Amino acid sequence: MLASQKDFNNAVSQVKLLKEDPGNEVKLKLYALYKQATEGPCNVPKPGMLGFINKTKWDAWNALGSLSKEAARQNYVDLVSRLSASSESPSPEAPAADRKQPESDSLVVTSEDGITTIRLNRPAKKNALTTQMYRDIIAALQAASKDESAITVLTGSGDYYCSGNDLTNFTHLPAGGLEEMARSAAALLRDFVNCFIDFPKPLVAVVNGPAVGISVTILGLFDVVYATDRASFHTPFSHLGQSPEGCSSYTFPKIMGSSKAAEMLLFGKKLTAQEACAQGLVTEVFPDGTFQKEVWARLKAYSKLPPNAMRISKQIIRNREKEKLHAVNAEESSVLRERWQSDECMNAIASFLSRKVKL
Ligand SMILES: CCCCC/C=C/C(=O)SCCNC(=O)CCNC(=O)[C@H](O)C(C)(C)COP(=O)(O)OP(=O)(O)OC[C@H]1O[C@@H](n2cnc3c(N)ncnc32)[C@H](O)[C@@H]1OP(=O)(O)O
Repeated sequence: MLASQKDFNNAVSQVKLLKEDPGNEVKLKLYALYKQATEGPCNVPKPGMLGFINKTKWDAWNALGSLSKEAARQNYVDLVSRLSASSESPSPEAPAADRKQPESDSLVVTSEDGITTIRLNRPAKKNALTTQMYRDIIAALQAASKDESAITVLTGSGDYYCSGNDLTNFTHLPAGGLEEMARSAAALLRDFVNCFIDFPKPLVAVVNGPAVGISVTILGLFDVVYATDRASFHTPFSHLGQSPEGCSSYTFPKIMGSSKAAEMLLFGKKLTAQEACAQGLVTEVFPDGTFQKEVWARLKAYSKLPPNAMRISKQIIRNREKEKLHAVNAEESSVLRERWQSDECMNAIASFLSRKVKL
């Protein structure tokens, strides 16, 4: 479900309470989304050259094209929520030693040689993502976006990269029951994926083994994906009674074409590392024996490149897609919220938990 009018009104009030000025670019974006959400697509005449400020505002509004009022309202609410969170986070440029450590040791964050590494560290459970790990990854990405490192890496400990969402997350029912669980999981999913969409520095996945579910879908939001030849890429959403997330319903068809994407996202076809590379999801595959050595040597060299140039180049490559990606993320999260309450999904999870099925 997209943000309600009430969520939107709250966000409009929240903007006035921001502790830090978000800067002109963001204010312009807020203005454009507000106009789109309240009046719909821009159909007023373009101001003349002399009204420079009005023309800039008109351009920003007009750039939203035919984005629906509902999607604009959602994007506005998401943007305000990110601004509120970052204005409450610790001071920028916090050196690595002062970085707030994750709540649990299932995530290890280190910073060295210009590279911040976020390592999934739950090898006995194939690095399945607990609710706390999603929160810790969000915090780690927010910190990495402001630290002094040039590049950020996500990788895993042990033989797996990540087995996706921890299916036991679904067994911790809150007081509000299944509906409340689905609502809060959808909100967490949206915040989690938004952090990848907005991440401002080069983001690299070092895929050290098989990858499942959300750890595969978000790869479309990374800048570079290096994989060992032992890796595989599996999105068994239909098997689980679920639907795609991580913006993969948009990025996968773009990356590999709609029929290859459908084989993965509808039928759960598992790709080898070589296949994923041939289809553009993976940048390069390395022999497992030399994977770590070769990849880290390369990343260390890249991390010495001028960081501002890399950030700006990433902005040019990614920025025009951001509004679209936020809208896709909102829609996918809302569809999943319904799916998680379906019998198909409940049966599939019960089946995994009772060990009847292995994907
Ligand atoms: C809030 C945001 C939601 C975002 C929505 C995300 C969706 C997804 O990510 S969908 C994908 C979910 N993942 C799966 O369906 C994978 C389930 N796991 C498996 O099929 C298998 O465990 C395997 C293929 C990943 C590995 O098989 P195998 O090598 O035989 O190893 P084990 O099954 O013995 O696993 C060891 C240990 O780890 C536990 N485990 C592995 N993955 C998960 C998981 N995703 N969730 C919970 N637990 C997992 C497994 O149960 C074993 O535990 P023990 O039996 O206690 O040793």
